[in-house]
Order: sequence, then structure tokens, then C-alpha cells
Amino acid sequence: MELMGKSSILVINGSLQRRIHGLIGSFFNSATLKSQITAEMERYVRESMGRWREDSPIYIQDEAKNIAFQVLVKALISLDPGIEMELLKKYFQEFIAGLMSIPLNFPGTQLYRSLQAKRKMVKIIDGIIQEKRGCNEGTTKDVVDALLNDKNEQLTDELIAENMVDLMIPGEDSVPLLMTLAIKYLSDCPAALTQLTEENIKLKKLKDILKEPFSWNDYVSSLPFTQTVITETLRMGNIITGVMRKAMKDVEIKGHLIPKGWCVFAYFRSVHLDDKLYDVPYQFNPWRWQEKEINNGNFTPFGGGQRLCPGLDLARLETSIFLHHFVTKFRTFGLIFGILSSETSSTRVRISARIMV
Ligand code: HEM
Repeated sequence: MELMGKSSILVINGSLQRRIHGLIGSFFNSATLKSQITAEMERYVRESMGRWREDSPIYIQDEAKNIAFQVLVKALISLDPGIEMELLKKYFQEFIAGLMSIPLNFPGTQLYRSLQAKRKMVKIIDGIIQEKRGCNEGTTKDVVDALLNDKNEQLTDELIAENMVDLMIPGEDSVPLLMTLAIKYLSDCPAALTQLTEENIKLKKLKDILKEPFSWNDYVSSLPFTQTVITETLRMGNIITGVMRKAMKDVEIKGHLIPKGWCVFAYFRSVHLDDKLYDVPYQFNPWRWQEKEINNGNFTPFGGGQRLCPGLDLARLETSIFLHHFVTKFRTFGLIFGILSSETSSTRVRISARIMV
């Protein structure tokens, strides 16, 4: 809690949470972000995959983390890769190491180091905020602009800078895990990998003929099977295991009384892997989503209600772009290590280049 800060969107409730949530959500749904971030993400993926070599294994989760961090920082504060980005990455790693640490704050402890790292990140972001205030353009190019342009007095520069750091947490870890798990499940299900590859190669060839760049919409709507793969990965992977809620008054749910003040953990896994809701739930079966509705209470990887994840479309887009480039550029030889390799906690794959004809 100390690391998050008292005004973090991840911990506050009430009107300020709704305000910040609304501003972030509208920016993530805006045409500006959609056109800009699709091109940026493609660039980061191409640059990253351009460095992959056939003779050395690729650590998928590490690569995905690097790409997703750059995309998120671009969307949040319009920072491009460079020295400041590298510094932010370094401080961020130190910062998140403290999220699961013993709550002792004095020199030498992890919590102390993490708080110092967060302070340094806030300083860099505050510099960017002051520059933006100086220009006073009034346009909304990133999440910081969306918050700065709002006239709500509670949105101080300090609150905005701190929230930018906190926003990197859900974005940085969950998206790379989604990408990595998708590769893992696909490598275990050759039929799905083949169908996904064919769908992506077909669209790529069409786009090449039309000499048209891919848009956000292409990745999300014109690749329906790819979307079912992402949906099925979210169901089986349960990237966020569940959400915590506190009863503000006595509540009765299905005959069970939850007294006021009690905390409840809604465990997504017990729903997503329930055989009464999903046939053979432990089997990776993207085809099940060709008939199934995703907007129902039995599928909540992004939560729901007023805390519904505002980054859900961005997460799907990023994963779609990653998979598209992965299958159109490479032929995978399958995994070398499983997902929980103690060496790196990252999935390793060996790849070879795909020649498109
Ligand atoms: C696979 C990727 C992701 C998954 C599975 C995921 C899942 C979730 C879930 C389950 C919640 C609800 C938490 C709760 O109710 O307490 C949430 C909230 C949130 N997510 Fe995501 N998320 C993902 C990606 C992202 C991305 C890319 C962003 C972009 C910054 C993001 C930003 C947020 C924020 C700000 C909240 C808090 C919203 C609030 O409390 O008002 N998430 N996410």
C-alpha cells in the first residue's frame, strides 16, 4: 500500500476513482490512441523480432515485457525509446520488486529501495508534466494529457505523476504474460496454430496487395480466429487470479450472508475452469468461442463493474499484433522450456524465419 501511494487509482474509491477511471478509459478508446499506438506497437515488435536469431533461443516473456513496457510508456507519457526510457525501465524493475517484500522501510531493505526508485520515476514524469504545462497545447496525445486537460482540482501534478507509475503495474506484467501463454498454448495445439497462421498470412497478403497498413480494427475485427485464441488464453491462463472486494453493508449472495466489513476474494479460476460452464475446461479450445458469447458473468478476465479494466482493448490489440508478427515472420520449432522454467521464468522458443511466397 505504501508503494502505491494514497491516491493511486488501484487503491482509491468513490468519485475520484470514477473520474480517473473515466478519463483513462476514454483515452484508451479514442481514435488518437488507436491510430497512433497500432503503428508504434508494430514498430516495437518489428525492431524486437528483427534482433531474433535462428541459432539462439528466444525468451518470449522477456521480449514481450520489453515491447509491452515501451507501448505502455508511449501511451501514458509519449516517451520514445532512449536513455530516459531505459532509466524508467531500470527504476520500474526496482519498484515492482518491492510489491512482494517485507514491509520494513529503512536503508538496505527492498521496500526502501523500491520507494526510492518510485521517487526517481515520479521525478522524470514530473519533468514531462512541467514541459507539457509550459507548452499548454490543449491536445490529448497521451494519458497524462487526458488527466492534465481535466479541470478537476483534485488532479494535482503529484497525483498524476504517481498514477502514471502505478498504471505501469497492470499493464507491464499482465500483457506479456498473455502473449507468452498464447504462444505456450498454441505450441501445444498444432491445429489452432495452423488456423491462426493461415488467417494471419491471408490478411497480410491482402494488405500487401492493397498496399494498406494494418489498422487497430484489422487486428481486432478482421482476425476473428486470432481473437478466439486470445479469449481462450485469457480463460485458461487466468492472468489475474481474481479480485478483492469489501462488503460496505451486509450482503446476501445465493443464501450466503457476507457481513459488513468482510473481505471477499472473487476467484476467477473457479468460474473459468468450471466444467458446468465450459466443456473439458482444461483443454485449450479456441473454437468454443465461435458459438459462445464473451460478454457474460462467466467470463471476467478483465473484472467488471466500475473497476472494469480500462486497458482491455489495448491488451487485446497488443497481443494480436504480437501473434500476427510472430506467426507471419517465424516458423516455431516449439518450446524448449516450460512456462515456469526456474532459470528465467520465461518461455523459451527456438525459431526459424518464415519465407513468404
Ligand atoms: C491481459 C492484460 C490485462 C488483464 C488480464 C487485466 C485485468 C484487470 C482486472 C481483472 C482488473 C480489475 C481489478 C479489480 O476489479 O480490482 C483490472 C483493472 C485495471 N487495469 Fe487491467 N488488465 C490487463 C491489462 C491492462 C492494461 C494494458 C492496462 C493499461 C494501463 C490496465 C489498466 C488497469 C487499471 C488502471 C485498472 C484499475 C481500474 C480501476 O480500479 O478503476 N490493465 N485489470
